Amino acid sequence: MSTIGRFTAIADGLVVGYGTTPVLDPVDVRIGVGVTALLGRNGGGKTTLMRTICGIIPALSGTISVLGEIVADGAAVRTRVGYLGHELAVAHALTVQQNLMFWRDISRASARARMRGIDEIVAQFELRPILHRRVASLSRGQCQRVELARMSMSDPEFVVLDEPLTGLDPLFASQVRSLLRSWGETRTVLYSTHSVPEALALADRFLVVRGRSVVELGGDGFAVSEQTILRHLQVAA
Ligand SMILES: Nc1ncnc2c1ncn2[C@@H]1O[C@H](COP(=O)(O)OP(=O)(O)OP(=O)(O)O)[C@@H](O)[C@H]1O
Repeated sequence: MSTIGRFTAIADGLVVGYGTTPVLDPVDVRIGVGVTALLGRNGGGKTTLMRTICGIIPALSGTISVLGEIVADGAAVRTRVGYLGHELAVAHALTVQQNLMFWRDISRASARARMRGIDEIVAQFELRPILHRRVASLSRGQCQRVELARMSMSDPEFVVLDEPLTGLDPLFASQVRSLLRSWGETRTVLYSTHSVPEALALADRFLVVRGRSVVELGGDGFAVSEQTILRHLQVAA
């Protein structure tokens, strides 16, 4: 895995936002292998920051590098980064199986060395009972499973997930927590959540949107408490 030093993502004076309007003050953060939780108030800028890190939306100014590549429009890192957002990347009109075949084909076309087989993914995400159903007919939690399966197929080195545990039943949520932990052993996992206890149980490090700033907590040997995170969240934008 290529990194700059021990960091897999480096934001330098990164300004995220829409049009000409910044959502946050310039962001300077370093992220490494492991699980990093991103927390913030509603509308605080988490999704905007994660989408910019992946190159889905452009930075207004400053730079973000991921896995040693400068992310501009995302092309440099597209095949190495997995993003799970609020909107479905899978096609509603296709069945689960058709979607998985489609993602396998486009990932193969991008000549990735690592690709996981559909059977393995179907078993891991317990998709057999819904394999031939159109995505449009699935529940929110079932769609989330298909999205996670789709993302896992290309075995990304850098994984960014926007509230991945929302809407999942307790059993599947527990499996996804295990998945994030195991990814975090060798990969970079950045995920957003509104659950502070869950973040404390799962993550090694924390990015907290404090007003218009993003502060880094943890990773310095000092334990991070729920109170500390809540105190940062109370700062008004
Ligand atoms: N496409 C867009 N165009 C303009 N402004 C947007 C757009 N999407 C989001 N915003 C604004 O950017 C700000 C940050 O939104 P964002 O979705 O990043 O917050 P969030 O922290 O992910 O929120 P939540 O926890 O509610 O999901 C909000 O003020 C929002 O209204």
